[in-house]
Amino acid sequence: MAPVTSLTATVHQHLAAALTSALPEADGVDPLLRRSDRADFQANGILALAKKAKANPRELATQVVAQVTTGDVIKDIEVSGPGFLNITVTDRAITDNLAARATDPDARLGVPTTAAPGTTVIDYAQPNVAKEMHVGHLRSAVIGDSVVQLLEFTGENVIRRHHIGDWGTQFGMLIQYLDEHPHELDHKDTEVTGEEAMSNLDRLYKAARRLFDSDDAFKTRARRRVVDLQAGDPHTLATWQKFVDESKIYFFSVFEKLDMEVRDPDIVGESGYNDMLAETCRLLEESGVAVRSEGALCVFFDDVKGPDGNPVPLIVQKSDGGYGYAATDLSAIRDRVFNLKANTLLYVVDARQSLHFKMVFETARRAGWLNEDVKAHQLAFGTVLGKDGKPFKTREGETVRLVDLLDEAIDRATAVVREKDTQHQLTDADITDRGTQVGIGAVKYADLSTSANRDYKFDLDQMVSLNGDTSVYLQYAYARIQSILRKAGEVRPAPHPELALHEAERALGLHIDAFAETVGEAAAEYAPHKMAAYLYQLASLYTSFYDKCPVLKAETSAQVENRLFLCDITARTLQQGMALLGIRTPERL
Ligand SMILES: NC(=[NH2+])NCCC[C@H](N)C(=O)O
Repeated sequence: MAPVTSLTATVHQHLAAALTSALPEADGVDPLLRRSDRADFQANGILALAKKAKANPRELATQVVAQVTTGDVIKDIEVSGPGFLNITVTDRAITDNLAARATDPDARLGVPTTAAPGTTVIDYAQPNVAKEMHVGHLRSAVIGDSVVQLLEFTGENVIRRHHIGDWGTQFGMLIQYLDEHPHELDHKDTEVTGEEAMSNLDRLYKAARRLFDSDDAFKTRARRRVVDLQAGDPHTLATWQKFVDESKIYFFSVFEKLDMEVRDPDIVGESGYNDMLAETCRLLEESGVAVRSEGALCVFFDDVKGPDGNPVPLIVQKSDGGYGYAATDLSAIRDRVFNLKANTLLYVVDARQSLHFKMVFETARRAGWLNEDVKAHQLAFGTVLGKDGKPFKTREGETVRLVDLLDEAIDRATAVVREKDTQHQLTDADITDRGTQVGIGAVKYADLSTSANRDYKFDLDQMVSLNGDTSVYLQYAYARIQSILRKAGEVRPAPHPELALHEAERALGLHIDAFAETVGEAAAEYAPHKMAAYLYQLASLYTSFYDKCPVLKAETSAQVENRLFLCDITARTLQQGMALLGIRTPERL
């Protein structure tokens, strides 16, 4: 089906045409149409245009108004102030527009897909092997997952890459230890849970570290193991693989708890680029992008200097021949650009790595791997803070384990659901189920509703609050609508474009009309918080509609059907919007 033309777009077209008739040289000029409190829309573009054409703005505005035909869509247009236009659309146009969205056979609510989709490789949810996941990993996963949903919904071809930390010197120690204690990761017949997997890894890591620090002979053997690993010795690789597999059990359990799809083939860790590292270095050195400096292969930047004023290079290869994080990322760029044919490389990574990415991207541009047609962008996110506004730590000063946090969120949310169930209609299983959806939703929403680059406070009390800008509030709005629709029984929602609308119905309808544009904006700007803000407003407008307009007790049966229809399309828009944030909307709460 053709996408539904939004009312904003229709009014925009009318105005642009009127502008061109009134002032032919204005062809293609933006009338700057905005939603407005005074009327449905306001156009602010006449002022600047009049100034340019040396015309009187009010006169020009009056001429434009004369060119607009009112009727089916535009009910009223008038000049206000020095030359603004206030535009009101007809009630019929609002209902017709919603009806078209509701009947979209692709169930996309009339949201268009891009005509010329590109390929975006998105690098997100990238924890490290044999290490605990922390809140920083949560942000990358949650923001990344929402951006994936948003981009895919607009029709972009999205390739996911989980660039896990599975390579590097510490693995020498781990592998050597496991090799000398071969049964420490053996599993009996039972399936291993994520928690067991993590505690196995943790125990092993600590034991290996103890031996490494106390036994020089072990230290030497461990160091040799790194070389074997990077050289691809099969036996070493096999032991290493055990660590990766054990870690994946743990990662998958966390992602599952987060209600997030992560597929095994999309996990391409640092090790996945090992075969490319030497070639990457050769290309950079031969093209002169990188130079040898004290044995290391380095890239220099005019604007990157240390506190002493000396340049700080990006080190692609260390003087001992080892490759680090930068060489891997540069190789990954080559893979994503030349093999995966990406047009956009997106990295959802902590802002503390911004300098790294700045240098890596600039190096890739100098090498010609990135250019006007292939762009890279770091979607940098801020730090998660505790209630006290300081970086989130346990009372003992340790980084907080992600799993503990999620469990606590689920516990609190479950308590809220239980408390709300005053009539005791829910079984214990129901309560746990919903508590989980509410708790995980709360954590995701708190993260997504602030713009990614800002730090945010992890405040569980606020997150599961029923009032205010929280996912629970949105989930309740959705569940309440479902309960009304159930109560309506045989009476089905149906649009009645002939009906006059209440002010609150119009406001709600016009906001639903803006859904498609919000999706487009949030996707183009990688800004899930814009979707969150939209949904919060949607729920608020719904609440005021519901307060002012009786639904099941409306005066006529046509009005009952039309209001049920408004309820239904609101619910579907909420549900779709929440899905784009990766958050569930239970049918009952
Ligand atoms: N391509 C990348 N460097 N992605 C980010 C990886 C994040 C890294 N594993 C960390 O935990 O900090």
